[in-house]
Amino acid sequence: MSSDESKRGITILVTGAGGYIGSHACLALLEAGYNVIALDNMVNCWKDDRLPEPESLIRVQILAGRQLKFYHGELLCKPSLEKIFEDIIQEHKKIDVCMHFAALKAVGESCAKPLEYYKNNITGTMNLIELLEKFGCKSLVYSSSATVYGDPSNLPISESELTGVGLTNPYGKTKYMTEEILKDLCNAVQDWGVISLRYFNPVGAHVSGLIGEDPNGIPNNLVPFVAQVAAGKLPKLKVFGGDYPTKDGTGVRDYIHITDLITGHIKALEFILKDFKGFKAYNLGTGKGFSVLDVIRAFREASGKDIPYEIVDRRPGDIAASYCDASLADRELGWVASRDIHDMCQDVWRWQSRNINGFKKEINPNCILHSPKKLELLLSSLTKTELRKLDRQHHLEILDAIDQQKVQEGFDKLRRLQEVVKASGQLGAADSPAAQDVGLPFCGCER
Ligand SMILES: CC(=O)N[C@H]1[C@@H](OP(=O)(O)OP(=O)(O)OC[C@H]2O[C@@H](n3ccc(=O)[nH]c3=O)[C@H](O)[C@@H]2O)O[C@H](CO)[C@@H](O)[C@@H]1O
Repeated sequence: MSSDESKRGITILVTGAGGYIGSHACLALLEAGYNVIALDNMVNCWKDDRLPEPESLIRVQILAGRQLKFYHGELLCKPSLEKIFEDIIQEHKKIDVCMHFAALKAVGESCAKPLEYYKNNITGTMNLIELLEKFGCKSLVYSSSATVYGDPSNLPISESELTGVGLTNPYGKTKYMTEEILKDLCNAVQDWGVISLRYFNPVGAHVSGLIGEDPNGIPNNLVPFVAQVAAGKLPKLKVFGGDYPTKDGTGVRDYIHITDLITGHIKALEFILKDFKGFKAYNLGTGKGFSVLDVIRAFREASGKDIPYEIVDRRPGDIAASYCDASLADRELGWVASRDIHDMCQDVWRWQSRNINGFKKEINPNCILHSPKKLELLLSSLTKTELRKLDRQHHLEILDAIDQQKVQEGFDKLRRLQEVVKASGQLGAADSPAAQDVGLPFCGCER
């Protein structure tokens, strides 16, 4: 039995699966061969009304060439959550490990709506843990944050640094409090195993450019903001503070590529599956600090676009510098980040420039692929060689083009196309539009 086959028997429940980090995790899990149960309340991810799943997860399944099981569910509604658990157990017999990403995460909003944040992030997690325990799963990978260190007294920050001191916002406090709850749980109940991963600054996108971070409204975080300035969606970046005691006066952070971050989750999962019990926290970062001006430079290079900026007052609650000592994860999980700031900016730019409105697509009715008749013609005229040239983006455009009644049929067709292309071993190898190869106009919407 291959290792992929052995993982088919292992079921991972992913909460917050449709979001930025959750969707990348689902992809990596599917690619590694695990069964994936994806749960999301869809508050923070875009969904086409015609389709049952968030767009991010549709793309994940196309990229992986495998399906996951999606549930639209709310951690705060325990009775309906319990029904979902019953359904999962009926189908898969057990949940082996839960990866818990579902949470509200906007720092500013958490100051305005603290109760909403405490309720969602803490009560939601408690409901989840109680049901996991009830249904026989006592293994959890928790999505924590460097924010638990507050304004640290030592750099680089190691896991032995005090947590919970000097936290300036309810969001950060929910991450700290949840870690404390999980520690107490592991102390009290011997067979719980929890790994808490403290993210530094996750950025980047999957190398395909098909999934990435899709913030609601104006981004709060630096890299998505810079990406939208480069794309011409926002006029200029405000650099919060030019007088920090750092190399150029701007804030320094440890940016980590989402793909490396997710590899860290897979390592943590493997560690838990080797029968880890107790509570353990690991930093996930590169260990290197980059200033805001460094990021602007790297993004200019990756995109070839100008990034106008002005230096303004510091943002309340910000710290001068944060970067980690990631050696514990290296020693104990065998994990190190391998992608640099240029990879991060290049991948963000690929995602941003191909998906100007994130997952939400504006369909151009004149596009060949948006006319079911012409689409039919296109599909029937493609030879196997031409099919090989269909890259994943075209699969998605075909999916978009199918009209309401034909969604399922279109999806099936996509899967068949994918099987043929996959069998040829060249999925995504070429960037040339198949429609052009067969002499049909191709609009390249959203590319
Ligand atoms: C105070 C705050 O919001 N902290 C959150 C922020 O961290 P953090 O502040 O580290 O991350 P950001 O991406 O928001 O900011 C990174 C750096 O860019 C600067 N910057 C940011 C945006 C901008 O428009 N202009 C600008 O100059 C910031 O001052 C900082 O120096 O996001 C993390 C998630 O990734 C959260 O876990 C942190 O709790």
